[in-house]
Amino acid sequence: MHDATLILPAPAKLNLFLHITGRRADGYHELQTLFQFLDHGDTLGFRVREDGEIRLHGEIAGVPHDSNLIVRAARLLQQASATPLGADLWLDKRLPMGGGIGGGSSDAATTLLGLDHLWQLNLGLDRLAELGLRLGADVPVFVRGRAAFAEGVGEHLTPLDLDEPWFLVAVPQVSVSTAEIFSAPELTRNTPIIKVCGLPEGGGHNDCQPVVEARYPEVRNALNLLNKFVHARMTGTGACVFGSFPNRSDADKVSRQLPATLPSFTARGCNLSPLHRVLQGLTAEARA
Ligand SMILES: C[C@@](CO)(OP(=O)(O)O)[C@H](O)COP(=O)(O)OP(=O)(O)OC[C@H]1O[C@@H](n2ccc(N)nc2=O)[C@H](O)[C@@H]1O
Ligand SMILES: Nc1ncnc2c1ncn2[C@@H]1O[C@H](COP(=O)(O)OP(=O)(O)O)[C@@H](O)[C@H]1O
Repeated sequence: MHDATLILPAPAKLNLFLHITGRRADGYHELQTLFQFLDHGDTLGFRVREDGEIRLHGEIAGVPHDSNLIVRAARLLQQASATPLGADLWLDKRLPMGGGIGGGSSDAATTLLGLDHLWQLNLGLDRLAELGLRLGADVPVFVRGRAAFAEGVGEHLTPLDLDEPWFLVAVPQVSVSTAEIFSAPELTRNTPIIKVCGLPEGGGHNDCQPVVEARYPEVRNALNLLNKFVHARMTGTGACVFGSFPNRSDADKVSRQLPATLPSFTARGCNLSPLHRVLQGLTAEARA
């Protein structure tokens, strides 16, 4: 990481609610979901290479180099822009994998934006979001960097200004496969469609939660534990569960009362992604 010339955050997200409203002919599910970012996440380092190679240093266990979404995002951007440049990349992984807090998708989005900046491509957010969608349904919201109501498979985004509470996120020690939950026969796929002006009071619900709770006792236990203190919900297809608090100390207090078997972290909800806050700073510096 110390050889990097650019260091950027890859924040987590929460799905404050997740409604499944239908299923497309290709098997993908139509969703309505509310995304907000957290000021907690992975960190990526970047350095341009003149030889065109893409090299990620420090692999994550279980994810081969060439399958890592960081490497795939870098190669996709290389192809799309026909740049002769490459990059060395470093990843400081803090986000649990398969946690429903979007770590892989956020790493991919930070890679697209970081390399667009370093390679001086100026492709623009629309094009980068379109490339991001090829890597995963959650990548576009991280590319655009605004809390949003999302529809379709997650690519139709309406940016929103939401309250920015503190969240306690508990991390059950299990990885939930998104594909497994979406293919579950018992998953309900008929929540009525809502309008962005009619967002549910009190937070809405997550259609994946009952499926995951029934299949993963670790998630069920985490919800039971957190529900003793706050209205607990699951994010994405799990495994992480969360509750919101008006301030940090209330969130920290509950975090300290959870058993050691259930790790957790506290973080502020953000309507502007921490990644975009840093990029805006770089643009302002370049103008000055
Ligand atoms: C459910 C959500 C909500 O934020 O979150 P996560 O729990 O994964 O973070 C996402 O839409 C997930 O997005 P992402 O994790 O990028 O999923 P992808 O890699 O695109 O898809 C993984 C698999 O899940 C199924 N899938 C995914 C999205 C969707 N709208 N319908 C689906 O049926 C497909 O079988 C697909 O092969
Ligand atoms: N850079 C990456 N970080 C995390 N996971 C990655 C990455 N690249 C590829 N993956 C794969 O994507 C899967 C989903 O990861 P992640 O985005 O963290 O979970 P979720 O979609 O549940 O939030 C992982 O289990 C892993 O196999």
